[in-house]
Amino acid sequence: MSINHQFNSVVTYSPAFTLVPTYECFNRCSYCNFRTEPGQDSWLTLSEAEKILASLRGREVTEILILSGEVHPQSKRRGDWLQLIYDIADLALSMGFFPHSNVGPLSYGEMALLKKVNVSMGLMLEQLTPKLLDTVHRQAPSKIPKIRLEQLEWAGMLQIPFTTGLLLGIGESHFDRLESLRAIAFIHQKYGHIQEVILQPYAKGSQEEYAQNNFSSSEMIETVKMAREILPDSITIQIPPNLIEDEKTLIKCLQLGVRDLGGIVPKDEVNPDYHHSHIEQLETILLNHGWQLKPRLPVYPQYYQYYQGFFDEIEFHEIHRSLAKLL
Ligand SMILES: O=c1nc2n(C[C@H](O)[C@H](O)[C@H](O)CO)c3cc(O)ccc3cc-2c(=O)[nH]1
Ligand SMILES: C[C@H]1O[C@@H](n2cnc3c(N)ncnc32)[C@H](O)[C@@H]1O
Ligand code: MET
Ligand code: SF4
Repeated sequence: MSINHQFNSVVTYSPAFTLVPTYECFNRCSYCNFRTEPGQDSWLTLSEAEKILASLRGREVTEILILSGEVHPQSKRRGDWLQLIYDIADLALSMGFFPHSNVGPLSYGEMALLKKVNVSMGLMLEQLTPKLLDTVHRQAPSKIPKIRLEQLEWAGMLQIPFTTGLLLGIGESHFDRLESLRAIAFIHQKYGHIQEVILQPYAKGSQEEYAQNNFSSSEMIETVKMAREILPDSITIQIPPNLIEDEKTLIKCLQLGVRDLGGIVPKDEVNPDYHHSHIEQLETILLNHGWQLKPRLPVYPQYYQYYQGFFDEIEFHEIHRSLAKLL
């Protein structure tokens, strides 16, 4: 294979750190390696969060990914849970970080509230087909496709720069993937707020019930191809490099249109059995194939305008310049 040393192809990532308000979750997605039973996990306290955030200063971390297990909407603890997420994001902002929350479905009011302290937010569509409600999502009311589509719709109405995506290899067919991608493209046409779509291959972990084989490389490549055909160019396609089987598949995905590798974090909380390579290692692999790895913020440049006059203390362009200096 000829190696292109022109470095005209750029692939981005977000230097991130994950904070988990709680692992407890009232859903039981059978592929999940993250959740604990409700009531069995102590919640992250603000002072613990502050200590962690302080230790990240001076390291190349810009995004704080707030990833959480979920408290039932009707539970009397729901308010405390939401307040904790709000406070963690607010603290992260005040310490100069950029929060991105992905905490499951929210009411319209909850979403509007969290918008105030997040530069972008996310919720995976997973898959549109309701047949998964009989299998992996049998005990996961948060994964009802209509609810998740409505979340994407509300995020659009609220003009929240949004990350969504598909979870692949959980029992869906090729046609199901096609339908899921079409639904995302359709909502984006209406509101223009979907900044990226994650193609997240199911990866087997040590704590789950599902325990199927990992999503295959050839299906991953097929799915990238299909996503690039269906989604408009303004939506970036992201894949997680730690869940991609080998270097060859990673490069093939880039050739087919993937342009982002997501949050590169010290510990992948969702897939704790799959560590990310060090940035330098990843950089070298990519450079060998003619790809330049560049950091980005958790909000894409085309959405900076959504926040004009919104965050007094944060100057996006200033931070963007300092990111550019890292190169
Ligand atoms: O490190 C991870 N980051 C995950 N992220 C963060 C992502 O990689 C990016 O850092 C953010 O989307 C910012 O662009 C997610 C964000 C979402 O909104 C929805 C799902 C995910 C899933 C993961 C994940 O499994 N691991
Ligand atoms: C935060 C996101 O992580 C994804 N997720 C949950 N469990 C797994 C797994 N075993 N492998 C890959 N992705 C997973 C889901 O898509 C969820 O929405
Ligand atoms: N519980 C949320 C979801 O599934 C986010 C974390 S999943 C490990 O959408
Ligand atoms: S994937 Fe998210 S919603 Fe499902 S059980 Fe795990 S933490 Fe809960």
